[in-house]
Amino acid sequence: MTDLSKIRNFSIIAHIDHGKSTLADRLIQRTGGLTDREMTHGQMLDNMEIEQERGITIKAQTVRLDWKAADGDTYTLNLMDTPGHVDFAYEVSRSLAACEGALLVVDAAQGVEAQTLANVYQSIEHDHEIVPVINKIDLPAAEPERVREEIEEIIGLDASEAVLASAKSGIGIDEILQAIVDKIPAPKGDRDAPLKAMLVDSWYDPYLGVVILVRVIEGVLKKGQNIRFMAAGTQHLVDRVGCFTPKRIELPELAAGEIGFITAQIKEVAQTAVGDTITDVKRPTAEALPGFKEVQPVVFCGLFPVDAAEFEKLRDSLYKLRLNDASFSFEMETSAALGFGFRCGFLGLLHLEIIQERLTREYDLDLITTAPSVVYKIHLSHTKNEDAKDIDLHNPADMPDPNRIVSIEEPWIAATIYTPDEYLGAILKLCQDRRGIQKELTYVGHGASTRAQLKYELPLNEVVFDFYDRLKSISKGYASFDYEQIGTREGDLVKMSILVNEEPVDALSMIVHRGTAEQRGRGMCERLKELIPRHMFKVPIQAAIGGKVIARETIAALRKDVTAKCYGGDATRKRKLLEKQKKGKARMREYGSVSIPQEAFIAALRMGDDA
Ligand SMILES: Nc1nc2c(ncn2[C@@H]2O[C@H](COP(=O)(O)OP(=O)(O)OP(=O)(O)O)[C@@H](O)[C@H]2O)c(=O)[nH]1
Repeated sequence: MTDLSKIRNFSIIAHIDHGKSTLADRLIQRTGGLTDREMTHGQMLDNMEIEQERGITIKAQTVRLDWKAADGDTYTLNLMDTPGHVDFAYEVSRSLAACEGALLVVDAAQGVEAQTLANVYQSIEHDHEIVPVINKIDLPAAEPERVREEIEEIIGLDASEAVLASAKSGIGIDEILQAIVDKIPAPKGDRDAPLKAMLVDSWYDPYLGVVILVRVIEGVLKKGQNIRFMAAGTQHLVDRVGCFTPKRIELPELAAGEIGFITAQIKEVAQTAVGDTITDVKRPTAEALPGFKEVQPVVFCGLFPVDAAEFEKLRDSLYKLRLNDASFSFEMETSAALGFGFRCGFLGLLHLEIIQERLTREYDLDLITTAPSVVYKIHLSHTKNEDAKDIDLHNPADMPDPNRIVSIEEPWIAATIYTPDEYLGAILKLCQDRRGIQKELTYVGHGASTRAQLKYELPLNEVVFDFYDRLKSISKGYASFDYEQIGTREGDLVKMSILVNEEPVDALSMIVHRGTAEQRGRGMCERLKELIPRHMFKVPIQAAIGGKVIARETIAALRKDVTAKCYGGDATRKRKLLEKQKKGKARMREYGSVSIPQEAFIAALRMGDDA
């Protein structure tokens, strides 16, 4: 039986690139979870190939480490990794809820960043004991003392005992392990109580089926046990119980206070909701764990194959991806211009990009992505045949008759931005242009390390396009950004259509605020003018609201023979050009008589420097 006082459950919180993965690898290496030879293959917790080669599961970024502490006793340290992006905030919150403490890793040269803060506050909300680690002290630009002050001043944590470390050179690793044992409390929990366990994460493994990561709060989980998922209302038979070191190891049981995995012959991750409470069928717990939430996609877009013949392949690929990612959704959609495709929902833009990239790379699909859209709540008045009602609009193409719209609500977010002072002006302008409402502007730190902390409320619609990219580019990468949703608000919103050669291109239609419609429309038309190749005839490009054109550009007519400019010279060059032209064609969509290159769809949505 495991002695609870010898267990420590912790996660690592850090801003992107501050060294979380490198440190995790070091901790695994130091505690002997893997041999040096296995370690030499680079970052353990991130490497897909290693996963396949050695049967080490990467998604299980939770590893059990054995560490002989200063008191001579061996402690079991469960390191729970957390996803590092705002899109996956709920998963992060469940991972944190499964631990008693956290290592806060801060880059000794970069200092505290927005994402560090967001995660720390969550960690504090979970009553975590936080152990600050100042990493990368080997860097010439490292300023550990400044960062120590920042941690105290900005976060309000006592950093006097912060461990100075270099995950890269292996400095401070033993100190970190000892601090985990000394500072982070042991878990509590009654192993004789009815089973109560939290479903922390799940993923699909081709050999094992769905693997579920659990934190047992009370009671015991064993092989052969009949369990119930309380929110899902389903029952399963446990057929494996174990942990990762990071190699998969089977165990006789997981008891109160422990973290590990189970399998129960489950075929799809969609059946396993993160945050659900697992209990025993025969002797159930009286109350489910608090905080369960069903994750809902917030950003929607259409995905269409460039080649209509690839529709089936796209469908199969989406099914395969969904096997392992229940948070993204898709349903069939038909578009007059794009044919058959799917309307897909995502947790955020990064999530969208990950799925899109996997479809392109792993499944070799050529796709057209339509303008991403958030979900609008539309209040409709009654008609002769129908009562007044509210609808959720996921697709600008389904916008109801404007005469029936009483009001439209859009989702808003609260954003926190950290930036060096010199970029502040440009960032304020960006937020202002995106209809932001400034809530707070404070300065933290002093001297050369002074940074502005900005709090803004922004419509999600204005952020989903390229806000993050723009922020990074105007601040040369120094500004950091984090957000949470804060509900919906009424807005003066209209549908803007884009017409190419007088024909509406529904993939490019979007919901915009009336105040910014003209600027957006102009930007779109200008960009499309550059992106759409010339044709044998003049092609007008228009942005319109209802019947009213608000912006217009015209692509002049051109002879299409691209070899004309070779002056009949070099034959190889001529052939190459022709081939290039042919290839280009394969990636175009025909709109009536106009061809639009695939890139135009995404590129046109980027608002560029003028925005
Ligand atoms: N010089 C130095 N570089 C480090 C140290 N720790 C990590 N790095 C480097 O910093 C970069 C980011 O490290 P990661 O461990 O991937 O950071 P992460 O926080 O896991 O980043 P994400 O996975 O993107 O969230 C890598 O290039 C590392 O090699 C350190 O102690 N010293």
